Amino acid sequence: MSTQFASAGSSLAMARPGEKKSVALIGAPTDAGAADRGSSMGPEALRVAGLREALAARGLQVHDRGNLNGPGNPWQLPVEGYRHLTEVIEWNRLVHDAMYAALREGHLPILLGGDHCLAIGSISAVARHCRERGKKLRVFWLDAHADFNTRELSPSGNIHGMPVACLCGFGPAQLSELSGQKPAIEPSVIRQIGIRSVDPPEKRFVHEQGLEVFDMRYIDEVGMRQTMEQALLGLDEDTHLHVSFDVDFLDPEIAPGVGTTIPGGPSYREAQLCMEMIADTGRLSSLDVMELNPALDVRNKTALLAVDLIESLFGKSTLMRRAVP
Ligand SMILES: NC(=[NH2+])NCCC[C@H](N)C(=O)O
Ligand SMILES: [Mn+2]
Ligand SMILES: [Mn+2]
Repeated sequence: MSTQFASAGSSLAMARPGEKKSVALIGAPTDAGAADRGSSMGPEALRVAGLREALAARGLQVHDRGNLNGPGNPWQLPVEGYRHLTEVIEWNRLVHDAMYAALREGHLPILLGGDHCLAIGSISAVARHCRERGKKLRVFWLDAHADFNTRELSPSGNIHGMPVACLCGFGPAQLSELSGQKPAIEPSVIRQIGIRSVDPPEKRFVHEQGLEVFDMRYIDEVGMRQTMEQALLGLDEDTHLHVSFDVDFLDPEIAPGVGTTIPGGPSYREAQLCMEMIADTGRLSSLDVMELNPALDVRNKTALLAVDLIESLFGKSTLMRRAVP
């Protein structure tokens, strides 16, 4: 694949020449879908780590929309296989509406989670937007987990382990039909990267549905560069690229501030390359930053790292780049 490098910050999707690309920050402070409390503090930790300033320094116009206001976490045990289903539905409705509105207004929306169950609302909104605009969609799911459980398969009942399945039409109607179309997306639009923890029944379902998964074994064998080249294959000017970044994608040695840490994740350099290669496509059009849990972090270092990686995702590079053959 011929790799084209963008000069810093010039080629974000939808930016017209001479126009500042605008980004909308949408905070969704809930941990209702998670196993641990605390990711509800994620949006503020990202702000404290300087997300707005970092994006502004990339030449973007930043609109911080503040936080959505949804129900509290009742902290109850699963009922009929789902934990906090009512709250998760309500939060996802709010997220869907906010993401959809931001896209319609021409912003590149960044969802600040919150736990990963919220990707249901976010990605259904993105999918709806793409359908209406006749755009192709590609979803990059950067995560230690496949998040492809259903009520029947889940070991926990936690809905943050189920968003990909819900989006593909396997889940309660109020979640899987959020944007009026079931399924919201086909498995073929998804590329999962960094995966290293999949529950045994979930594993069978991943294979059955034909998800394209670049697990850690694959990254170990071919390296991050070839992995990303594979995952980016087929992207063109008509593609809306959505990145769903679960911070537990990163190795817990560098990113301890998440609830479900799994050792053996991408290193700092590998994660940087992953983000840089996405930036180089110029197709990034929406983003989720999920599962950051300040209650488990050390001096906000995971939030600072996330901001650093987001800068790379938006085109920050050490030098002006020329293509490497
Ligand atoms: N977004 C996440 N952190 N997901 C973790 C899921 C863990 C486990 N597979 C479960 O279903 O409970
Ligand atoms: Mn995860
Ligand atoms: Mn996840």
